[in-house]
Amino acid sequence: MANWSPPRRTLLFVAGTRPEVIKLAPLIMALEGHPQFSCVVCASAQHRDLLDAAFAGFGIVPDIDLDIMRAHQTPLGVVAGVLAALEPVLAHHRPVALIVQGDTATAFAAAQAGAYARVPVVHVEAGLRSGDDNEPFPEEFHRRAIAQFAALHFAPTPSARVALLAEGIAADRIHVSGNTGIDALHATAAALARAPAVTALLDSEFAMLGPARRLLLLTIHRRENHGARLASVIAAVRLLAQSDALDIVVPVHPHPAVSAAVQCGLGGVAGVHLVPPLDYPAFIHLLQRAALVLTDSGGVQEEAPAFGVPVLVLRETTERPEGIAAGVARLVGTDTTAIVAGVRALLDAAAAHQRMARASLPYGDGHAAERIVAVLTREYGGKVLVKSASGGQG
Ligand SMILES: CC(=O)N[C@H]1[C@@H](OP(=O)(O)OP(=O)(O)OC[C@H]2O[C@@H](n3ccc(=O)[nH]c3=O)[C@H](O)[C@@H]2O)O[C@H](CO)[C@@H](O)[C@@H]1O
Repeated sequence: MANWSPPRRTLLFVAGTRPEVIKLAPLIMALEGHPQFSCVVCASAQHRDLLDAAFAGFGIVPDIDLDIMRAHQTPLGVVAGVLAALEPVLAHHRPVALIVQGDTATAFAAAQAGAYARVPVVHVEAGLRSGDDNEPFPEEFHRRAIAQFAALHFAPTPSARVALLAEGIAADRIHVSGNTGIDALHATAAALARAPAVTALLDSEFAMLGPARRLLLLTIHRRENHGARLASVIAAVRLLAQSDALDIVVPVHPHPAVSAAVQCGLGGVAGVHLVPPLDYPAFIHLLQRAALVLTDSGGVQEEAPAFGVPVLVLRETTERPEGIAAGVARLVGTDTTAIVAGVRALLDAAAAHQRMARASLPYGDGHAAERIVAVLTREYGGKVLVKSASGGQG
């Protein structure tokens, strides 16, 4: 009996998109070799290519692939696909908890599937609220719904905790952990700092960027910005590109509504560099070099302040008010004139730029995963059997 140890309990992770992988990877890696848990990682493949690249970047090979992505898919199609495909997975693995992250259709459907199977649902990045169901749609609705299914809520910030309390979630079910995305950011930035050969290679891939020109990094993909708003942002970029002092890099999101409009409106414009979606370390490297970021991404709003890079948010509202309160991010919306004025106000006035370019960590300190592991161990780890002096189990 001396060498007997209880079977490890299964934690089932479900992820469908690039940002879910980036934000779950620190947790999956922190659980590696855990004495009480074994992790089963399930890819829904809501976004096939971006998901595969993100998993590969962290060296994670999913145990299960639901492969649900279809041409012209809708959020409802994704939800239906994940719901149907997860039922046998849950029955087979009988996890002690199902872990989802954020607000995607995959997270929403997986949380619902877990609730039906009576498996406790753990929500990482809980409590983010814009307060507007249309911005972002359907993510805001997913966030609120997942909170109803979840047994345990990891809020990245105190204000996310307050939002959950206001919706009636019991205080003892909420833990403020910090955002695991900041864990991934720290680990990646540290790895880049230790690998000058890698950063030199990345710099050679961006050799078109002039050392004397300032770098403006733009990402845009939100569903509610498709169409007229995207056209308005593109018009602003064309105006900004007239400055010789600026390089504008745009990793183009593969969604057809984005890539077609961006290629058509910005392809061949001098000073604008359209590139495919970047590997996470390459994106982080570029972010560190940027003078300014224009984005409608959630994750990028969290990451840029860590490097003291000011962020102009291409939205009317955000579920991430902490950066704005800290003075390192500003809502600029999608109006052409407002974007151009916002960028020029920062790039043409050193003092204004400096005021926003203070490195700050409003979203986490890089230790979120270890806090989450501690709570998961307490909640779902079961009894720890301690060896007695005689070699038996106490
Ligand atoms: C506005 C909104 O509702 N956003 C949600 C969306 O993510 P979000 O809006 O963050 O999704 P993005 O696709 O912008 O992904 C951002 C992440 O991708 C990285 N990156 C970006 C560009 C690139 O070329 N290469 C690259 O690696 C960034 O460093 C960042 O870590 O789903 C996330 C996961 O549930 C949620 O946390 C967000 O709340």
